[in-house]
Amino acid sequence: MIHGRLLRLAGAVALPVLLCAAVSASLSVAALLQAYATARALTHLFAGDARAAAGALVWASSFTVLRSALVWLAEVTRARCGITIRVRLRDRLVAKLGELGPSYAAGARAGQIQATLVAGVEGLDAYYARYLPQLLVTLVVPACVVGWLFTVWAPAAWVLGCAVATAVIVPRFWDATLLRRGRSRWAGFTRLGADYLEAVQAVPTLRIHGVGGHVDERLAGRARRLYRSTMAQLRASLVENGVSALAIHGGTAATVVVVAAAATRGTVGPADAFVFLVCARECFRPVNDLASAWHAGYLGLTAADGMEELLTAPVRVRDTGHAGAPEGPPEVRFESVTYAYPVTGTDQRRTPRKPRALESVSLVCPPGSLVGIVGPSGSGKSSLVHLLQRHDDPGGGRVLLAGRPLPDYRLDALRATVAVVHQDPYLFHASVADNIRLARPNADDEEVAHAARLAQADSFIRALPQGYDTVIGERGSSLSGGQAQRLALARAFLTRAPVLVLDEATSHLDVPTERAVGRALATELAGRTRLVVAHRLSAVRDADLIAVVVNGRVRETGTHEELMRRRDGTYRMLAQRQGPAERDREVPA
Ligand SMILES: Nc1ncnc2c1ncn2[C@@H]1O[C@H](COP(=O)(O)OP(=O)(O)OP(=O)(O)O)[C@@H](O)[C@H]1O
Repeated sequence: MIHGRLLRLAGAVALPVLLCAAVSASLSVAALLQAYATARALTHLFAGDARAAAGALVWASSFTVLRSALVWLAEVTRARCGITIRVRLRDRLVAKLGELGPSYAAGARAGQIQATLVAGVEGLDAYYARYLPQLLVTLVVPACVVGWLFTVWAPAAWVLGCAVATAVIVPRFWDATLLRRGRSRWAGFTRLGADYLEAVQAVPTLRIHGVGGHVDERLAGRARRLYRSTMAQLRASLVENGVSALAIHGGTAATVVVVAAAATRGTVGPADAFVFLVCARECFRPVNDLASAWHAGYLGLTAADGMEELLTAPVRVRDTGHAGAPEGPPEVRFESVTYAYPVTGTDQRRTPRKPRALESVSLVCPPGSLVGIVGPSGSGKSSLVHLLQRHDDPGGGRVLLAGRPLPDYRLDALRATVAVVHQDPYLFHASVADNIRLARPNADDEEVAHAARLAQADSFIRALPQGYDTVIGERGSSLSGGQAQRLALARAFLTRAPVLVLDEATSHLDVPTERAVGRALATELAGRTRLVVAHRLSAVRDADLIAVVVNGRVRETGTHEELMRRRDGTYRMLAQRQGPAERDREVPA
């Protein structure tokens, strides 16, 4: 019921939790005062004192009104605190995801992360806004009331105290079972969510291979398993509910019997008997409310594992640097860089040794130069970009920007310095203009259009139904691969980042368009340090320096002409292989 990690996390939402607890406690106190005033009214009536009874009834009515107002206040406070709690928790989780970077997201399933962020946080809202405040009230209010009742008549107070303790403690024996089943249900729920998300994203692939039916069956199987684990959890929950209700009603009945018997024998007076009878009910009210808050809140408890995993995942790159963005186009330097991707999860058992993506790579890109990086697939080209963006730090050697090692820079300064366009850029469900403006939201229309012209995107954008205002769908679903790449290029060109990196960013373009982008890169964007990673040598032919990467090492460097002159060079071999293919791709202007 009290999860250590969730309690620590409650530090982030301590004030809303305490506010909810304060309102719930006031509600309990108002209920007790109302009960006490009612007991006094009954006592006076029993004694035949109508005036005093009327006075007590006025008090009871006032407390009833106060209680109704507090019920309303408690609901509003819980709803408001719930929103604050959800926002703070989500901010914290999203900030952590940002710190973890793409390496973590690549190793995890998007659907599971989404379930943790959406359903898990929704569940925790009830845990923090209802359950924890109610737990505080349950620990304090009945104890105080029973303590006071000891001063009225100890034997009945003993019975009531034992009954309340039983109602709080006995259902706890089911907590472990409930939590175990809840966790297994949550794991099934997140797996199913991840499977559905994957299936929706993979519809075209599933259709092509005609395996939609097979995936349907797998999803149906998972849904059946989730149904079974939900029912198992429900059964445990009903047993716990039953035990809790039995203890509450049995305790109330036992107190009534003891007090009634004592009143009949004349051991207690009618005034004390009434006090006991109405207070017994109010003692059990917080326990009853705790039981319902527990059922609302423990969904979040079962989601705590996913959050814990996310929040405790080690951050590979810490933002400890102090340097701001460098002035002017900087030099980019890789000094004896060695790098292996972290091996995660099940892969860890299968691959205890980390294979190296880069092995002692040294490469200097002078300030304002255009450097091409080519090589076979899987040779390590994108890994250089990965390290330049500081998604991770190299195992050996250093990456330097303007003569400073990357860890010296603040991460925001580094991100503002290096703009990267990947092969499959992410485009948002927004207008073309908003997608281009992503990194410079205050750029004016002419700047956006200029960036689009440099990226050879302006003419196709103007041909769209609403031109720059056309909404392009999630992941640019209404665009071709080449059009999406050109929008992403325009987005990067629009930034003022002094380092531009194109990682296979023109691979979907035909050769004339790729050349036009190359010309813009060589002329209009010449004031920046530019790195172009490509398979096709045509994309880097005009570079000031070309580095050929093979098996994680820089095999040769030089200009196109110098490299072509090397008889047995890798570059020349790649050029010979690609030559006819590249000519075939060319489209007459
Ligand atoms: N996220 C990752 N986790 C683990 N290994 C990775 C990851 N990304 C790349 N690798 C591995 O690192 C090596 C170099 O990959 P990299 O992407 O740098 O090659 P590349 O030259 O850019 O390939 P391509 O031209 O096909 O894009 C490959 O063996 C690849 O399997």
